[in-house]
Amino acid sequence: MARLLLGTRGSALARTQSEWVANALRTAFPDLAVELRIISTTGDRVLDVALSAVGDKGLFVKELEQALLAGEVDLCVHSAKDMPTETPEGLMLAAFPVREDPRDALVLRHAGMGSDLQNLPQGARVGTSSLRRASQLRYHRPDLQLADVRGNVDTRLRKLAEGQYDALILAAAGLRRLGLWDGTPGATIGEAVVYPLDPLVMLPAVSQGILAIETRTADSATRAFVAALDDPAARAAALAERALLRRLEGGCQVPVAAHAAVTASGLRLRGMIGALDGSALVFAEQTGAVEQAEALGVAVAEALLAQGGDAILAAIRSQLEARR
Ligand SMILES: NCc1[nH]cc(CCC(=O)O)c1CC(=O)O
Repeated sequence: MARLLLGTRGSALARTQSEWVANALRTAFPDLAVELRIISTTGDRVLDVALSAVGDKGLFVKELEQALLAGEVDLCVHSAKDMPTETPEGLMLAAFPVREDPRDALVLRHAGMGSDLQNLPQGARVGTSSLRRASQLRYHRPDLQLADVRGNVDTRLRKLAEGQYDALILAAAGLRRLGLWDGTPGATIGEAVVYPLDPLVMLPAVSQGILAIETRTADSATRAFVAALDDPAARAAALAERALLRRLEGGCQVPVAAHAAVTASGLRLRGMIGALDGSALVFAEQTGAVEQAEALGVAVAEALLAQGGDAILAAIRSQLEARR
């Protein structure tokens, strides 16, 4: 009987996502044994430092990839949004299962504080450490006070309940996978109240809500198992959004957002580049063939650069350079 070792981070969300993949594999292949191996990552050990200060998206990923390359595990399950746009030699993102809710959610400390970005109380204190969320928040609501928040979803919700913030922006996917939210606008988590944000107002992170299953490129046996979980729409979205980010990034963390979806006319990709202070925001949208997802990502990235995104990114890079 074949047995697969699945490497995962130890957070509740990572374990929930990995259990979901393990169970989907067991259902597809009743004779297959799948065991989880918890691997602690640098990202988990430096939870007190703002991620934008640490500056490396690969923090949650590197140790998992080392275990995979060393043959200690056969596959790793990641939030695709945490994955760098380049995959190390010898490894591949072999499957993208069906996407969970891609939106961001506004989580209010208690009821009676509005239901959207537009009607939040003046000057409300909003917790987020994401440059992408901060840029769009400042663009739409320059009066809000933004504050860093780190830690796992449970830690963030505890800090909200303690009154350290009036509101948080969290990925709907994390809340839903953890069973904390069923997608209903205005549903509660303890005293807190959850409202989904319109993706045209708060464009999601590249690959938000998508899982990436990583394997060794040469391991055709494991690749064949995980291929059963691959979803063509999730794959096309991940490829388009990641190609957009790859064309834009050049090494440093940037306020970039993207969301692709399969529609009746093909793959529709929306992208955004925002200034850190919310003073400028460029947006582009194109529809292309599902089979040409990466070309679409590059095309939307180039449209963003041509519309002023290049100047926004140049300003951000010189600001970050000056801080070093
Ligand atoms: N930034 C960390 C992270 N990575 C993936 C998710 C949620 C799950 C997902 O987006 O797939 C989160 C939490 C959040 O942003 O609220």
